[in-house]
Amino acid sequence: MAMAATAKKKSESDRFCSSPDLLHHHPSLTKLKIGICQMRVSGEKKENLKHARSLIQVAAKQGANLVLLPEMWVCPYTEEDMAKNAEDFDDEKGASSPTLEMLSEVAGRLSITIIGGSLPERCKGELYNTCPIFGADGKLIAKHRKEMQVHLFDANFLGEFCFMESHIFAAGDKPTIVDTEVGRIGIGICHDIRFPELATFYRDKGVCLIAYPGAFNISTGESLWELVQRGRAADNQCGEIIASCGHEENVMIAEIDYSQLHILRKGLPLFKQRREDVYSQHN
Ligand SMILES: NC(=O)CCC(=O)C(=O)O
Repeated sequence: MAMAATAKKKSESDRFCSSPDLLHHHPSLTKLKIGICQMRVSGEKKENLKHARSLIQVAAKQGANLVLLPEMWVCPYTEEDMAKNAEDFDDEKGASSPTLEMLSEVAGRLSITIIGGSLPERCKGELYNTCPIFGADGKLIAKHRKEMQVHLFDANFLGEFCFMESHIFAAGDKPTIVDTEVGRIGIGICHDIRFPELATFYRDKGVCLIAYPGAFNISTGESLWELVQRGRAADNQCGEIIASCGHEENVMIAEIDYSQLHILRKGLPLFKQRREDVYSQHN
């Protein structure tokens, strides 16, 4: 069983380019359309599911091969709402989830890859902020539980603003890289974008895209959410803004051309110029 799984993994990765500095995607895929759904979230989960499904359909109709939803679109971002609306989709138990069923159905029917923003997940008594990823065949490929260990969003500006995610959620414990029809994708959620180490790790693994579904707080996030996005993009040599949603509900389609990234990274191979020997010597 283990050997069969390894063999499958190898032949799948053989379909992609093999140089660690190149992007991992099928050689015939250079351009793709991404649909970003920015949506208003109501207190009614049923309504949110219906609404998200219609936004995904709009994006697919406009030619999106990959559709992204926001962080915590299933219910409002409060401890009470998240606890009430959490879903258990533990593989071992084969538990069912209305949200995952909807995403799976729409991904398969429209043959699109979906990065399902995030929803509250209940697993073995713990609550997680989890992003499910679906392939164009409708299968759940992976789920990313927010943050690698230390990145839960804890902010306490005494008396003025306090939000402690670690009091609500358990932290995830691994990065998430998925090989999809539209290339290799690294996943982070919102606050994860502040940590360049995660993005660099993904870049080292040859991801073509890093997706960060987000729901930033105005208090801590507004002054920097664009800045950190540009920072992570510049670190990883994809600095140009090609589309922006603004503040309203919106379905935005943007075309990505991987061949531009190949040219840029070949011409200016920053990752080969890194001096790990210098950084580690002065620890
Ligand atoms: N949902 C979040 O991770 C919020 C993060 C945030 O607002 C920040 O400033 O970081």
